[in-house]
Amino acid sequence: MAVLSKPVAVPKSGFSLIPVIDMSDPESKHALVKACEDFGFFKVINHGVSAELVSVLEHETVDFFSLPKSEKTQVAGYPLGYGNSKIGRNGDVGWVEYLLMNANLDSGSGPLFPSLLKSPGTFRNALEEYTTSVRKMTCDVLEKITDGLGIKPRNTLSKLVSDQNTDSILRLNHYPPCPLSNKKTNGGKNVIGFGEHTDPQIISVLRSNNTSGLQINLNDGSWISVPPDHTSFFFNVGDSLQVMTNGRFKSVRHRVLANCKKSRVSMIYFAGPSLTQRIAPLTCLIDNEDERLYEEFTWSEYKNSTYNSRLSDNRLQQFERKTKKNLLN
Ligand SMILES: C=C1C[C@]23C[C@@]1(O)CC[C@H]2[C@@]12CC[C@H](O)[C@@](C)(C(=O)O1)[C@H]2[C@@H]3C(=O)O
Ligand SMILES: O=C(O)CCC(=O)C(=O)O
Ligand SMILES: [Fe+2]
Repeated sequence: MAVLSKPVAVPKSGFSLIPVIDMSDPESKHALVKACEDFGFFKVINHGVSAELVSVLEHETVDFFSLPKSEKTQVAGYPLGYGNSKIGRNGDVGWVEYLLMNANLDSGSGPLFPSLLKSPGTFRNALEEYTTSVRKMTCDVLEKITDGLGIKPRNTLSKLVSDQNTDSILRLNHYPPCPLSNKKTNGGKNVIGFGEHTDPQIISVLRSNNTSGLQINLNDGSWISVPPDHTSFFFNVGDSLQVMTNGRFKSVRHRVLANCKKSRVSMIYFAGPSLTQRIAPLTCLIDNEDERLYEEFTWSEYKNSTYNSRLSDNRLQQFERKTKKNLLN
């Protein structure tokens, strides 16, 4: 791995701050809405995704990243496929290698892998079963959020990510140990694994092994470390959901720091809508037109502009309306 990005200081721990949502609690819809408003980030427990399924996919993922580089680069590609150090095509770099795949209902996740793996069938099955189960949990979460917001019908948000034509992605990330990170030789500074950004989709669902590294940005601009928990899922609000809730929910800025001793493996499901889906503040959440903070766009328009931007860019800015509230911020 050839790249070191700019060093960053070690922040305070976010142990007690991160909201925990118990999916078995019928009242959790209120806590969910509050978490989306206050942080745009929360941890989900009692989620119903089988630990066995997650463990199989983690093993398959570790096996994939353990392959010789020459084999992994056979499935290199953009925007989907294997990548190493370079993130996107606009100059971002990180201490990470990854595999990006289509996670749509009818995609089958298949074409990238077959010849590469000792047991390609096992990897593909694990990907398909994992995606199906995580999509179901995502819909449950989105339906609780819709209930908590008092929106009807309950599937107003969940249908956006469960239609046949949705544009969802599954990302497997591997952050190898980075000997320089947090070392005296590096001034005690950490090395960036994945630079700060917001996710453009509706909602993202992250599961990692027990290696730390993920941080979220608070409203006051400080960074807090998210204690890893391999038994839970972490959700973050994406830009599209921020727009649909007219800025009530925050699309959280986050990043990953490399660990000096342990490797981190994460799998993230980015729940996106169909390319033609119009993204605009939901009319039931605004009282009059003047309150509308964003211009309408389609997911396809937003996706194109995202892929032409740098990781840390504020991609929503160009769609902000010139309202009093926006001009004051
Ligand atoms: C630098 C980039 C990588 C990214 C596309 C972009 O041009 C800006 C957004 C990035 C991001 C962040 C969230 C997801 O990891 C991702 C797949 C996405 O949809 O937007 C990545 C893109 C990527 O890695 O290709
Ligand atoms: O790998 C992680 O833990 C988070 C990565 C991330 O934020 C992303 O891939 O968008
Ligand atoms: Fe992200």
